[in-house]
Amino acid sequence: MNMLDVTHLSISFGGLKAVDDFHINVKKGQLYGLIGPNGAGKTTIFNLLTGVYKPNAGSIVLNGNNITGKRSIDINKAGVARTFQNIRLFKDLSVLDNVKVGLHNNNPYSTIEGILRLPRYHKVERKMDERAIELLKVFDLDKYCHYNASNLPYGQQRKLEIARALATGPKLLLLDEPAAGMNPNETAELMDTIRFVRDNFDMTILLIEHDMKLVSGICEELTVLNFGQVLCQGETAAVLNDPEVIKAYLGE
Ligand SMILES: Nc1ncnc2c1ncn2[C@@H]1O[C@H](COP(=O)(O)OP(=O)(O)OP(=O)(O)O)[C@@H](O)[C@H]1O
Repeated sequence: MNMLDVTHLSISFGGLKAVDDFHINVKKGQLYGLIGPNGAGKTTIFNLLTGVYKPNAGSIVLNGNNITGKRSIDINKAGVARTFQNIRLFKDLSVLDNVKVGLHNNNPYSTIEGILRLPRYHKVERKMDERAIELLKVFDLDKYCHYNASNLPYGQQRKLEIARALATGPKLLLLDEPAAGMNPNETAELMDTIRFVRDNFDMTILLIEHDMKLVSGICEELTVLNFGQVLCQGETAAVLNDPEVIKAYLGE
């Protein structure tokens, strides 16, 4: 079974068909890239997959469950987590608490238990601290756990966003331009981290990226989007050598 099956997905804003009859099949455990020129509709597809927008047409099936048109919170509970092109951390919270916000998505204790600080609250909070530190270690961020998130360098904020997304326990992780603003060393490190997450968290990853080194280095399959439509789909090397893709995107 595939982790993600999307068919005939469309949305218009006024007269603009931002996404037009989009389709994709992402296998379980795959590292899949969504690429294309600026304004092609890539982030809009992430917004459709995560319930930020409701499609005008089409269906989105996650691991066999139809999640089309559901609310973001329910889609997250069904197993989809994402990061954003413009980092969206809780900047005034600590690095540790940013990850714990993700862990809280699983309703670890009732509101009453939280307000009254009942014994279960303390036990669960301790367990969440341990889990959050474990996740931060994956990204080499545990040593900064008490820093304010806004005080981390840009590249580390991006990693923290991935850690927070993982904390919600997803099956499918959507990364929107994870290497944006990173230098070549940080990007190379990020590639290793993304592979590590896929291999060790049993994760399926769909990512949007303009950095072709990252795309060709870690993505097994690609979909190229142009003016909201699928221009080309298939194995990475074949797609990157496709004359239409070179003309519409890579030759820019
Ligand atoms: N809420 C909205 N209202 C109106 N137009 C929108 C909205 N969201 C996106 N669009 C338009 O849809 C088109 C696709 O935008 P989108 O951000 O998905 O492109 P993109 O491929 O992610 O681009 P980039 O690589 O620059 O991030 C653009 O023309 C954009 O202006």
